[in-house]
Amino acid sequence: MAGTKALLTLENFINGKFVPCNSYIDSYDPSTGDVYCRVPNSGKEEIDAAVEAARAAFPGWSARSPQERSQVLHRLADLLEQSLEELAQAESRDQGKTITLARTMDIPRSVQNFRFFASSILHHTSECTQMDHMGCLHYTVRAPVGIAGLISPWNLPLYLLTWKVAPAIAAGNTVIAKPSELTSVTAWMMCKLLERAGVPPGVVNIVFGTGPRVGEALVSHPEVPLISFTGSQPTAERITQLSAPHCKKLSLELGGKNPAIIFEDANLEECIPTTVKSSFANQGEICLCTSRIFVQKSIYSEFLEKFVEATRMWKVGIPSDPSASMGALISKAHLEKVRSYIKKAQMEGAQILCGEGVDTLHLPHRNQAGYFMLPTVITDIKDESCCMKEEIFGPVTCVVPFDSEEEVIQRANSVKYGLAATVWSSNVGRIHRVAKKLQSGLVWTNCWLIRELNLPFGGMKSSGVGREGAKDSYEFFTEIKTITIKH
Ligand SMILES: NC(=O)C1=CN([C@@H]2O[C@H](COP(=O)(O)OP(=O)(O)OC[C@H]3O[C@@H](n4cnc5c(N)ncnc54)[C@H](O)[C@@H]3O)[C@@H](O)[C@H]2O)C=CC1
Ligand SMILES: N/C(=C\C=C\C(=O)O)C(=O)O
Repeated sequence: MAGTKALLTLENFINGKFVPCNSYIDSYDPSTGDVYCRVPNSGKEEIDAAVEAARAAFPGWSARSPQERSQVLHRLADLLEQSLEELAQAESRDQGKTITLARTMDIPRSVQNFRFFASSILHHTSECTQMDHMGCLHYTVRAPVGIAGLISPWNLPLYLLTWKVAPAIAAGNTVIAKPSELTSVTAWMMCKLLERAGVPPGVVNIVFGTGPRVGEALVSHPEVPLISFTGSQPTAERITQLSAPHCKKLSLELGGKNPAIIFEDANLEECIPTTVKSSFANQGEICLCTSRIFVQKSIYSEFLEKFVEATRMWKVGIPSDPSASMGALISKAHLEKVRSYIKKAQMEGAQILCGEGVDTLHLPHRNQAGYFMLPTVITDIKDESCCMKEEIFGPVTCVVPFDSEEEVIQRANSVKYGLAATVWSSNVGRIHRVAKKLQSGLVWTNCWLIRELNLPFGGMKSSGVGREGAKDSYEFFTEIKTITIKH
């Protein structure tokens, strides 16, 4: 382990200044298992200071025109883009994802989040209705809510943090963000760019630390009327409990147990590589990843053989290897949790076709203690198995056969989650029918993770409450008022 002096030490960012903390948490490099960074272990005191800064900054920031705020967001996007390589290297080291994914997805999308909301904020209109027989005109106005509390997870650190910060400040709120304690580095790097982008002190405050300590202090603060959260369902429950006495506005973007439904008329040449990607991208650590693959019986054997062959080509490597498709999982505890699901499946009599326990993973000597595992395909598994019901959030996917359209819809819907589904078929009528009946906030047909940021993003059932996207985020981050004028 490196000595304390060599460790990267982060600081909170409050009222436009970096502020040290009196206690720190160790943060690990997932590719080696070594501590390489110290993250502030903040609590109520730091939240109180951030609330004071955000409160003081609110009148000035909210009074600016959307055009002025938009320019600031554009400048921040430009600065992030200029630092793309540095941010990608940091994200890959901190999270364990491949440098290629950080370069081509995480950081470009973070830049796009600011550009997108810088533009969309200029195009909202409000409603007006006439009531001539009463001599009245009614119209609506929107205003920013105030101080927004933003809590983000470790899987897509800067990508999901900026997906919340950008719409919140574009709409005129000030924010207090709490990134995951496991992946705080790129948020801290972004703070270094805020002043140059023209973000006034107190508009964006970032307070680091654990969920139970600083996260709960943020959620419980009476002057933070709104919480936007992405993460697990148990944490969402806790946030809901803490928010209830204050009637806070909540946006909860949670997990999934996402089905891929593959009909016999699917184009397997496109379907197989995309389904490998949808199962294992970012080590399977994306809430949208596929983890239940239903394949129509007539093509089941062919699919399985080709899918396992393609999975074996999905190279696990050290995150800095540009040829790697998959890096390390986020933590030792998470790796153990993911492995425990595979063990449970084996005990239930399922077959592991490739990956964990079947194939050998070769790693350089210095990465032997890293949190790596091979992408794993499970079959001969019952729909009732925990591997088919619970979110594993790792590189594990189950493949099972089905007979009919009606049957597969019922089985796909038979879990508590309802976030994202993919449907593969060349029959347009069938695609429409199935997509409509799936209990899922998002349905991708013959593709995966093609995002249109204008349209609603979010899940049904235990996958969340509320939607994010141009109009939805604007509505969430503003309060609406109806005004009646009698003339
Ligand atoms: N987007 C998603 O769907 C995600 C799902 N997960 C799921 O959750 C599982 C556990 O991962 P975790 O990192 O523990 O997720 P988590 O839900 O505990 O963490 C997400 C964020 O919430 C914060 N948090 C935790 N407890 C809190 C509390 N009591 N009050 C306020 N904030 C709190 C964390 O510090 C982090 O910033 C994963 O294995 C995965 O299944 C995890 C991350 C993202
Ligand atoms: N919320 C998550 C992914 C979102 C992706 C997107 O907005 O494109 C997640 O994995 O938690």
